[in-house]
Amino acid sequence: MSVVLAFDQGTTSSRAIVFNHAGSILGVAQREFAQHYPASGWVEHDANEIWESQLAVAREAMVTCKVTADEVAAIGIANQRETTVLWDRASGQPVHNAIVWQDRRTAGFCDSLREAGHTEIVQQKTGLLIDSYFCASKLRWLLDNVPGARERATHGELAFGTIDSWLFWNLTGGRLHAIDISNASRTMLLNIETGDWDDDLLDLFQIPRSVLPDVFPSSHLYGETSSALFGKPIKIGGAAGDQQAALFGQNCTEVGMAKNTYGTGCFMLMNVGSKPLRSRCKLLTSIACTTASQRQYALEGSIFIAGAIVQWLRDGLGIIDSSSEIEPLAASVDDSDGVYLVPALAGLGAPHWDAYARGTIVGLSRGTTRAHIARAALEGIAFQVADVADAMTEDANRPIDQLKVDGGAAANDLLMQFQADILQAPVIRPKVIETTALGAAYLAGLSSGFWKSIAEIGKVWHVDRTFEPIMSKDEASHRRTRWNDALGRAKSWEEHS
Ligand SMILES: Nc1ncnc2c1ncn2[C@@H]1O[C@H](COP(=O)(O)OP(=O)(O)O)[C@@H](O)[C@H]1O
Ligand SMILES: O=P(O)(O)OC[C@H](O)CO
Repeated sequence: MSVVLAFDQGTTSSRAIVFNHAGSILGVAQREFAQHYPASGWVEHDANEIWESQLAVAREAMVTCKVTADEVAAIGIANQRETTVLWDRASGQPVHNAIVWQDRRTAGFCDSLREAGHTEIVQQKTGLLIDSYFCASKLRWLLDNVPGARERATHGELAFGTIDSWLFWNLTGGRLHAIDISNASRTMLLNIETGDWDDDLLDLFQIPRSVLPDVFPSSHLYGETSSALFGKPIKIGGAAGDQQAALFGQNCTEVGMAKNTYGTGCFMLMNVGSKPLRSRCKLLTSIACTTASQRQYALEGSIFIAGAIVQWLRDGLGIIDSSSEIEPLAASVDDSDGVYLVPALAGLGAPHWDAYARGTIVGLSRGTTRAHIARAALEGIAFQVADVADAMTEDANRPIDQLKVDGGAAANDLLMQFQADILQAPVIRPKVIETTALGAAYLAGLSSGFWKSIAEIGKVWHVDRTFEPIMSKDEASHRRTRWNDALGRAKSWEEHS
């Protein structure tokens, strides 16, 4: 038996999944790790805990399905993107906690860059909108705020990386300082046309070249793991940012194909082909999963809070005990009875980009119950996705006539049905909703010869269920008008506080 081992290193947990040649899951292991909130708007992870949890679940998944290192054709990595790690090359120890993609500590600096007129050039070179979401301002913050870091970096003593880089480094015992190009395209330091680090951007963010990893295609033989880790060396056959990995895992390999992942946040990506398409509607352009011979680009709408609103109902309000309880609770009422919930707990991402928006519940009456709020929360996720879909339709100049879905919250039938209703388009859920991990497995499988071609892996993807719209067009349009009213109440809230 031969298998591929996929790492899905996410924002809240590390997962490892063993796939066979048919693309079926043979074993899964998962471990949550600590989130650190040292100040308002700050989010950090302990990079060592990320590595240790990822290694532990990889070993556990292999034990679960009784697979030895000999039988693993290759490891593929999909990782939370933009999260920024800076470490000492000699000791291999991080100089600070990793700064997580959600962290907003550099929002003020990013405001100043926009005010100074850098938006256009940064978008032209990187496909991104200036925001604290991306690595560049986080790395600058680390270099300026960790005592001695800038000087040590200048002397070549420090290494920067995203989570793929950090895992490569640890998997190889410090022999490999590399980054996959899809992750690199989210740093705000890479020129997405040339595929190389850009000197103007390095100057703008004051980043010394000496800290940067080497850039490689997503599907690529990066090296081998140290033999001590799994008994024998295993090939490292690829890596990609988790959202690009999911696009690949959903087989969206042709222009116009789109997917939406419902995890902590929601990320809709559309394959736009071999040339970067510049957004006019505040979406992002990134590099999709690449092979040595092929580069494709993706248009992306990033929504910061999606499944996280369900966690908030569980942990913050306590109206459910587990995430899956939200569906029966929401289904116990026919509709939200005029309640709208805008899940802007961390501001609004695409296409609104309002860092000062805050979560809002409107339309409460004496008859409102926790079931209505639960339903409004799910609907709030779907409305945000529809806003991104509109922007994408306009940018790409083609309708989203079907949407492939995945991620933890895609298991929720009520949410998927409402999504199809509000989009007025079919929503297609595959059998394996772990498409992020599947995409990572594909990358590693292709470079190691486990799968021979993209056409071959296309046969591995199967539909579980298609949700067709049943709501009338007029009703959907009325609901979206009311949602826009609710959005208006949530926007700029913090600015007026
Ligand atoms: N049945 C469900 N209905 C709605 N949301 C759910 C359901 N099950 C899980 N979730 C949400 O999905 C998210 C977990 O999905 P996952 O893909 O594992 O996310 P991530 O990779 O971002 O950690 C959590 O925010 C959780 O609240
Ligand atoms: O860890 P996830 O699945 O929430 O994904 C996070 C994204 O990569 C952030 O851009």
